[in-house]
Amino acid sequence: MATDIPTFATTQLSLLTTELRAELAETHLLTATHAPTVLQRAGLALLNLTLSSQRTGFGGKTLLELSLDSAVGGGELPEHGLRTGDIVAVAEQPKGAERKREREGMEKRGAQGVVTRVQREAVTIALDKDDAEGPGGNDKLWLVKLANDVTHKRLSQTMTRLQKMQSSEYSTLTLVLFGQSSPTPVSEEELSASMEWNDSSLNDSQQDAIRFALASREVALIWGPPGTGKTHTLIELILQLVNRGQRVLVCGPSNISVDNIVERLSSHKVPMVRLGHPARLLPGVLNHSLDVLTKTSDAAAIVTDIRTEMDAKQSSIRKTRNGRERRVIYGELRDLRKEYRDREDRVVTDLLRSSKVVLSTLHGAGGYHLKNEKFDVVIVDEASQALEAQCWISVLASGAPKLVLAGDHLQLPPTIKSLNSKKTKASQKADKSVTDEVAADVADMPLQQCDPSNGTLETTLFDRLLALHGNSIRRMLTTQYRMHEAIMTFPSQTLYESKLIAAEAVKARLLKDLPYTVRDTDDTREPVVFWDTQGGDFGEKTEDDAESGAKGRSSLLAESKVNEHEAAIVRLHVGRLIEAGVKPEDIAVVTPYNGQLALLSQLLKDKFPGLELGSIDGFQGREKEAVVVSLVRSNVEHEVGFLGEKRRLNVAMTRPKRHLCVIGDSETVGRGSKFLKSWMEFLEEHADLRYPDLSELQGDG
Ligand SMILES: Nc1ncnc2c1ncn2[C@@H]1O[C@H](COP(=O)(O)OP(=O)(O)OP(=O)(O)O)[C@@H](O)[C@H]1O
Repeated sequence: MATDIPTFATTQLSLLTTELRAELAETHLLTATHAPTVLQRAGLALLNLTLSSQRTGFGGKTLLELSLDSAVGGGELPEHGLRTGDIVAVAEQPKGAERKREREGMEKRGAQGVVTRVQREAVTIALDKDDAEGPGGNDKLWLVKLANDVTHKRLSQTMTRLQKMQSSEYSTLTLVLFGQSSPTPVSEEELSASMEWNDSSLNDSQQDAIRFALASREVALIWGPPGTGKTHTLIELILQLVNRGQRVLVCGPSNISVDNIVERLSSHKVPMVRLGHPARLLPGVLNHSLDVLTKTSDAAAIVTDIRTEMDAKQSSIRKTRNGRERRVIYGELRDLRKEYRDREDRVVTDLLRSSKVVLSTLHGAGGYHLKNEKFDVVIVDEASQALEAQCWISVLASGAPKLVLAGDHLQLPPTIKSLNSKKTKASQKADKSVTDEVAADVADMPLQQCDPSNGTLETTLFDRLLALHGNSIRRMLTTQYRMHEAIMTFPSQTLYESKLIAAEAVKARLLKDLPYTVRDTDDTREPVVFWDTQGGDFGEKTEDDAESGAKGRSSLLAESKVNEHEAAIVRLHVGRLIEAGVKPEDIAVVTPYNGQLALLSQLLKDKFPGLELGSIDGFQGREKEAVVVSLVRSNVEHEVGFLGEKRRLNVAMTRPKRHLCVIGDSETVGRGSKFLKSWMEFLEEHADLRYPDLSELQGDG
């Protein structure tokens, strides 16, 4: 059914505003009402930091590297949810009685910046203001994640543009994306045309997807289930497009998703440029960065010449006492600066023009660099992780008549705060106290009742197009190169139409076959193990947040659950794998609950250095030889909370290569949903079943 474009855009605008409010409310509420330690546990803050180095980064920004204070033992940072690109405030850590007052002022007083690098032992922040001083070297510091309204502004500008567009301005692509035109059918002839592949290893489903994307006129979806080589396929598609003389804009929701493509494309000698702040790019990608190229390419020499001249003039001002002479030099400097900017603009434009492939985040595509650029195709990787409005930034900026989306709508969509936050009085209060500028911005926007038929934020463009045009616009990649066949079977049958095939090289790989010595044990020869904790001895607990009490808590903290006995099984199982010779670095433990994650970290981090622990959501896109999943939920009410989301379970169960160990209460979990029921049944029938013995667990120190 066709969608009315202005109505759709209006709905999106109001949903985005609600989302911004929820995000601001949550951050404000949390930072205002919770102790720093609680914020740290929720993954929103890091405490006890010191400044380990300070330097000037690209664009003259001050970079602060923060690591754990040696007074608290230094070493690895605790688990946290900070990611490159997050906006944070850094300030002196509040002490004792000052705490509450200090926290409330954090956003105003602390220096603000962007996280540019996250390492095990340090986080690097680029301060926002060029001349920002930042904290002193001796201070004990903490940092807190802030709401990001910069992102919001660009999203709402894009949707406003779509809302105000005259119908005569709609491109055929836009009409197809809203179901007002049908996609041009692709002929069999085009699909079977002979091709010269750059990559001879492509499997049939990958080749089909590329042929289809090349032949499609307006839109093509490449559906890539876990481990099926989505990015691999996109690289070949990009090369094929460039060979056909087409100009391509390639985007992804995160810097890492884009860098991943730049890295793989760079061995192919395609003229390409990566937009984006160099401080946020992977080091290996920098020599394709527009900012860096502007300073280092041949053309950049003419810019550098002027820079030298300007520097000379500047120092001559300092030497001159004569007012008239000074004025003359100032005048010359002004002209030089203008000339400098003009030349730099030309260098940038030339670099962009000569690039057949331009890569940026979806957000970055909305910057001024692409204002006058035209592309033939826009490709979005990890499209099911992007908000629809984000995709529109790249569609409108590219002016391209054709869109290719790659993704998997059965893994987790982007996180939407406004869906989760039940408004409490406290959060409404926090809502009102948002900074004036943002508040004014929010107040300007229409907020009305949304008709769900006009879309929700959670519905990604990928989802919506599948619903709109069905399978005729998609091709699925079906050979997966990650999981043992037994690990793949359940997700394949229940989510991927039984179409997944395990590649020869991976289908029978077990831990005992790892390329280093691993003993053959009951655990290392099993691809799927299920520790069933049913029986009522493994009850969950709701995380006791003593400091703030239950009332003012945000959904994030309120939902936190722990299951101590399950944690003990995790320790037992991980211990056995390591004892058999599996390296801790090859094992990950994931769980849906932050509370459980904190408990597991306490229990396992020191005991098994190198072991990776994380939330399921944070592990999307990753893989490990062995993955242990602690499901946590175990209660007489059979409540499963957000385990009910099958896309989250899908992510959890499709991370391992050789060994999946699930720990959960089949009685509680099995009643959570149809999907959970069939998963529990599958595990009971096909996994190596274990029933834990409490006394044994308690004995295990
Ligand atoms: N045709 C192929 N032949 C052999 N190996 C392949 C092929 N296609 C992909 N792979 C391998 O499969 C793995 C996953 O590929 P890639 O990273 O491109 O997948 P992806 O779909 O982007 O990842 P994810 O599943 O995390 O989304 C890589 O190790 C890649 O080398």
